[in-house]
Amino acid sequence: MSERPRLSVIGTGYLGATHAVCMVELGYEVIGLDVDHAKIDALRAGQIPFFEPGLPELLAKHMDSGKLRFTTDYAEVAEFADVHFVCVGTPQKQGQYAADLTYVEAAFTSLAQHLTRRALVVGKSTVPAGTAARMAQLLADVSPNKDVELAWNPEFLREGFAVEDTLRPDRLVFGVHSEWAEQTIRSAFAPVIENGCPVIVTDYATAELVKVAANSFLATKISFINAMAEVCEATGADVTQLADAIGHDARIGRRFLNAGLGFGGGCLPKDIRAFIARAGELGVDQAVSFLRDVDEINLRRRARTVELGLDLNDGSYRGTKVAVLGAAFKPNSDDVRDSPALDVAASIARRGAEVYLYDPEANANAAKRHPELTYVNTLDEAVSGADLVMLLTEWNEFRQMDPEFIGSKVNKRNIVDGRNVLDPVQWRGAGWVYRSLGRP
Ligand SMILES: NC(=O)c1ccc[n+]([C@@H]2O[C@H](COP(=O)([O-])OP(=O)(O)OC[C@H]3O[C@@H](n4cnc5c(N)ncnc54)[C@H](O)[C@@H]3O)[C@@H](O)[C@H]2O)c1
Ligand SMILES: O=c1ccn([C@@H]2O[C@H](COP(=O)(O)OP(=O)(O)O[C@H]3O[C@H](CO)[C@@H](O)[C@H](O)[C@H]3O)[C@@H](O)[C@H]2O)c(=O)[nH]1
Repeated sequence: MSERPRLSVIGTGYLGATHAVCMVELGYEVIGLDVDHAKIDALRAGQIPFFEPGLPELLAKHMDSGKLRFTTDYAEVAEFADVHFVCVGTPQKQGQYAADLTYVEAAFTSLAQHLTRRALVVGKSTVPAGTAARMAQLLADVSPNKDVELAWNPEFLREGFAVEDTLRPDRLVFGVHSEWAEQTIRSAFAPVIENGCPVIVTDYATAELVKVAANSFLATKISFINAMAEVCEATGADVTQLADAIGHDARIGRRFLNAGLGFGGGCLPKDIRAFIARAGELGVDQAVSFLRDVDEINLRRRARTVELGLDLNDGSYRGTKVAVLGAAFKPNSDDVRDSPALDVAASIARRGAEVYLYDPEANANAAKRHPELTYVNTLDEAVSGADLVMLLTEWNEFRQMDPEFIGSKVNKRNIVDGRNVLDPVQWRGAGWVYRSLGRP
C-alpha cells in the first residue's frame, strides 16, 4: 500500500462527517458517501448538518482543496478509495435491547457489490461481537474482487470534542486478520501514529468488545456515582464532595463521577443494552447482568428529577409554567438522542406543566421529537414568569447564570439543578429554593 492510501467514509453522520473532514486535515484524499441526499447536499454546500465545535471551520478550510468530496454513488466510492471506513448507524432496535444492524449490512453489501479492485474495508460502527466475522464473510461472498479484506477499528470520540479526539485520539484499536490489513490500516493513520498514539493490534472480536467494554465502564462509573447520590439523599450527605474525595485516589479518578441526571446520547444507553442482548445470545448474560442495574439507576435519576420539581411545585405540575434549560444530552452538542433533559421535559409536560424549553443548539432537533413543548430562543424568554426553573443540560450559559438577575424574571424562585453545577449557597442566599440530585 502506498504511503497515503485514498480513503472513503461510508455514512456521514456525527462519526462519519467528523472522520472524513479530519482525515483530510491529516493529509488524505477523502470521499464521503451517504444514502441521505439532503446530508450530502449540505456537506457539498460546506455545511455540517449538526453542531460540533471546530468542524465547520475545518470543512471550510478544505472545501476547495480538491481533496474532499461527497457523493451518494457507491460505484464512485469503490473506484476511488483504497481504504473504506464504514461509519453507519447501529441504533437500538425498536422495542428491543439488541442493536439494529440493518444499516451496517446494507452498507457492506452495497460497497462489496462494487469492489472491483483490492481494498481494505474498515468497520468503525459500534457493533455486537461477531458482526465483523459476518461482514468478512459477506465481503468474501459478494465482492467481485477476492482480494478485499476487512479490519475493525472502533471509534472512541466524544461529541463536543470530536475534532480533537479524531486528530489526537488516546489510542487506536485495529482488529485485523492479516499482515497486509495491519500495514494498510496503519498507513491510513500514519500521521496519528507518528504523533505517538498507542496502537493495539488485535483480532475482530477483541476490537468489537473493546468498544462496548469501554462504554460499559463509563456508563457504570456514572451510575455508580448516581447510586451514591441516592444514598446521599437518604443520609443528608453531599455526593459532589464524596466524588471529589474518592476521585483523589488515582485508581478511581475524578472524571466521569459527576452525579446528576445521568447519561444519554446516541451511544452509552444503546451500547450497554446491545451488550446485554448479545451476551444473552452468547450464553453469558450473567457476566453483564450488572448493566441492567446500571441502566435502571440511570433511568431512576430522570424520575427523581421529575419528583424534585413536583415537590417545589407543591405536588402538581398542572397549570404551572416550567422553564427547562437544556435539551441536548450534554453541552456542546445538538444531539437529543435518548436525552435525559428532553425526557424529563416531556414527562413534566405530560403531567400538565406548560414547558418553555431553551437550548442554545438543540431546539430544532428537540422540536422534531417533542413538538408539544414550547421552544424559545433565549434564556430570558424561558425563565420569564416561570414558577420553576429546571437546569437539565449544563451549558456554560446556564452555569454562569446570576441568581439575582434570573430571580428578577421568574414568578417563583424555585430551581432544580439537575447537573449539580450551581452553587447552592449563592442561590439560596438570593432567596431561591434550590434542589439538586444527591446534595442536601
Ligand atoms: N456519535 C458518536 O459520537 C459516535 C462515537 C463513536 C462511535 N459511534 C458509532 O458510530 C456509528 C454511527 O454513529 P453516528 O452517531 O454517526 O450516527 P448517525 O445517525 O449520525 O449517522 C449515521 C449515518 O449513516 C447513514 N447511512 C445509513 N445507512 C447507510 C447506508 N446503507 N449507506 C451509507 N450511509 C448510510 C445515515 O444516513 C447517517 O447519515 C454508530 O455505530 C455509533 O454507535 C458514534
Ligand atoms: O460524569 C459524568 C460524565 C458524563 N455524564 C453523561 O454521560 C453522557 C455521555 O457523555 P460522554 O461520554 O461525554 O458523551 P458521548 O459523546 O456520548 O461519548 C461516549 O460515547 C461515544 C460513542 O460510543 C464514545 O466514543 C465516547 O468515548 C464516550 O465517552 C452524557 O449524557 C453526559 O451528560 C454524566 O452524567 N456524568
